Amino acid sequence: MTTTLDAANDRAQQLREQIERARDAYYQQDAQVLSDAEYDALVHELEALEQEHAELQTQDSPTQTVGGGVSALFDPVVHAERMLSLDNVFSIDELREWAAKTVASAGREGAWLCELKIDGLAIALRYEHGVLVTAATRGDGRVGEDVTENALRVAGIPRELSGSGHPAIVEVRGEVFIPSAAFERLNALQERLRARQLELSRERWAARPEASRGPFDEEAQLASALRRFPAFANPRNAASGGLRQQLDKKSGLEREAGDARVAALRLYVHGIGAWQDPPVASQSEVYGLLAEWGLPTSPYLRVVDEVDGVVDFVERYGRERHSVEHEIDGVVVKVDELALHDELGATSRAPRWAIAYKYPPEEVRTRLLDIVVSVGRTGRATPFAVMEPVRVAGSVVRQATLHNQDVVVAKGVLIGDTVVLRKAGDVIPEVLGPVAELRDGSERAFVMPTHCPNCGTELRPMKEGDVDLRCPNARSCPAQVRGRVEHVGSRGALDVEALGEVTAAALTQPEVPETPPLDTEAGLFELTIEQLIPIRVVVRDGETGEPKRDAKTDEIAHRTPFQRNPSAAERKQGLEGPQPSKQALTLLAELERAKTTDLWRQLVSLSIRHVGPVAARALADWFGSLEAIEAASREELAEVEGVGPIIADAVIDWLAVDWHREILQRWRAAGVRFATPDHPGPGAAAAAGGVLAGITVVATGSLEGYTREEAQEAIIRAGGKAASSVSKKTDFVAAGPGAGSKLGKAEALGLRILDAGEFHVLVTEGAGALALPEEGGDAEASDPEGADAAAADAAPTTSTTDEKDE
Ligand SMILES: NC(=O)c1ccc[n+]([C@@H]2O[C@H](COP(=O)([O-])OP(=O)(O)OC[C@H]3O[C@@H](n4cnc5c(N)ncnc54)[C@H](O)[C@@H]3O)[C@@H](O)[C@H]2O)c1
Ligand SMILES: [Zn+2]
Repeated sequence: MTTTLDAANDRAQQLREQIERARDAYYQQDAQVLSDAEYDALVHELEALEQEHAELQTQDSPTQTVGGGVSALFDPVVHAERMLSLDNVFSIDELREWAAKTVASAGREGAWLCELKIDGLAIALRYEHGVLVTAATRGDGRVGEDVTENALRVAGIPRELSGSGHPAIVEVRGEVFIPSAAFERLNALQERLRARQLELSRERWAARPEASRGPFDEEAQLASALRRFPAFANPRNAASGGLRQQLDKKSGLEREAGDARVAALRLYVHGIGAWQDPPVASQSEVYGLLAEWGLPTSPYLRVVDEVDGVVDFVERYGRERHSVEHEIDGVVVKVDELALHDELGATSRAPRWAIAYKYPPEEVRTRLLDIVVSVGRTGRATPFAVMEPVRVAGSVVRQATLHNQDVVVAKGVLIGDTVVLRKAGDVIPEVLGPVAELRDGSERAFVMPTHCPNCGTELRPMKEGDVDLRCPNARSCPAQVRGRVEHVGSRGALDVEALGEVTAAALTQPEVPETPPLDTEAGLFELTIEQLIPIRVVVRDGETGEPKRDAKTDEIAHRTPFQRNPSAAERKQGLEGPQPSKQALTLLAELERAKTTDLWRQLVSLSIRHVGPVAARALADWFGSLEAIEAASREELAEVEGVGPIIADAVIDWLAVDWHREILQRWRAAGVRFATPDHPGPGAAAAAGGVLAGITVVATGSLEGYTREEAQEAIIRAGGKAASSVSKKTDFVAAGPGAGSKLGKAEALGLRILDAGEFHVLVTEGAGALALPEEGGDAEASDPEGADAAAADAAPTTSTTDEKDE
């Protein structure tokens, strides 16, 4: 028993020290040596230990105190009433438990006040007879730091309250924060200031006599600029540092930065301290009164009677977290009735009448192992961060793009840094910035390579002044060729399933044979089984791209994706040597099919700038063949709806390049059709008016055989108008499963409703080809399942697909 207690005591001691260190950095230096989640976990562990071993409880434990102290840089301010922290819950269950416990202690039910938990820092504003006398930080809860001077410059902190009849003393509490948009601007300003500082030091260096100066040390100067104008990791730290700075001691660029930081601060009030007999009975009414006095209250408040309402609020802002103008880290739930605040009281660190529900973190920390440059299909050289894998917002993240060298500099990250990584919901992961306080001097700066890492060609901007660098060796750069070959197979292009990233790499960068089967995409349709079978590739790690090693021999692992050994039965029949794998046969079969696929797909597969599926469809529909496109002038191309001058130029430019012409010539020779059969010639279909000329159709729900876009395109291609809402002007409504209010409206207006099969008839043959509506069709329409079954009968899916494949 004693040993466990000893062990627990040691651990508690360790935790307290870690927590105090983190608190000191957080509240005094506006820095974070731990992430919030790491910090919360330590506090929770300590709480659990103290609960298990009552002997370990001490009054000065961080579980019993309010974090924060008073820096010697500021005068102390004694709060008339203590400023407390909040207790936390991390799940809906814990939240309900807290609410039940609170109702039980209160002895009666009452309304709950829901608020957003603003991620900023607490401030106490003391007004005497309506005039601000001090503004103070929370400090340790009893004594805070005097920040009146800066507070008076914060928009929304009135020097004098409006209205009349103010109490002799009132303490107003609130959160000072920096809105997300202002935070972005602030970081952009820091970046500009860094650049100006660098410029200044260069000027100073240049002014020195040449004999006495060494070379300009760009790296050291950049590091110094980064120290003076760091990229802020998050709005909370930026806000805290902004309020707690000594502006009058700053000058020059630093003063400019400091002023901007104060100007970015905002306030929302969220409570009261000392106030004798407030003339209202609830916290929500308090806000009403404070608002009348000219103090800013949050617009995101809700009073609910039931815990279910609280849960709704929590869930809603869990989803809409990023539609709020400021960062939030949770929801604060308060008992609305003021009388109950007194009755329920507080612990040494938090009131019992309020709780903070904390959302799961969207920001985590990890180590930046390297910054690697990758060259894509279009030659763009993009630096990206390679990180120690870390779980954030529901997925494991290892890599994040850094866009270009300017972004790397702007983020101020060094290789080896601990970095803050953010992934908000479905959003792409982003490196926010370094945790500079954790540097140990071993970090190094990223230098953008001057030459393509894949082919050694000198990188350069496409146009003068472009930030992005590109590898100009479009024809032969292995990374670009591989990217283009992969693009040919992609869904929006030829949709060759057997031609993905790995196969594209095998065809363009195999280990064996030495000369790859493809040195550009020109040879794609000339591939033969004999060429494929011997291909051998190095097996690479899907994430790092590093070659994998055989577990037993430690040799680099290889694969021959296009061959297999003959089976015993085959061998008996005299077959010897490697046989083509299924992958090889599928690839060739799919390529064969692609030769006569839709013209627009073939156009997309050529990797012409700006020519994606939309532009390609417009071109294919209008011209009907690649030949006609080649014959068209710039003006003729630009005239086509959905094309325009930029795309026209891109097409003309692409066609002028000799190795592009070689692609066309070899693909054609191999049998690629590049034409829509029976197309009546450029512009003819549109000019003649399609089968749906003058007819308006609304497509809703999922129509078998069509995606939403395909259905709209089918209407437009047939010369009709694809409308998005149902009105009296609508001629037909095509409705499938999932059709919502539009179907109801169509029925109400008595419009002709079509199922998927009828829709197909409509867009291919016109309204005249539709069977007359059935008598008693009402019954069918009100029975959607029956209607679906009928639709399936009327339009066997095969007939639709057959036609599409042709
Ligand atoms: N990363 C670190 O190293 C580190 C160190 C210390 C603290 N922290 C962070 O700070 C937290 C603890 O700090 P704390 O004691 O200030 O508690 P807290 O931030 O969890 O909650 C209390 C504070 O919430 C603020 N608040 C925001 N909106 C509010 C609203 N609508 N109503 C009432 N209050 C509102 C108030 O300023 C109040 O003081 C930790 O959970 C952690 O997230 C992190
Ligand atoms: Zn290259």
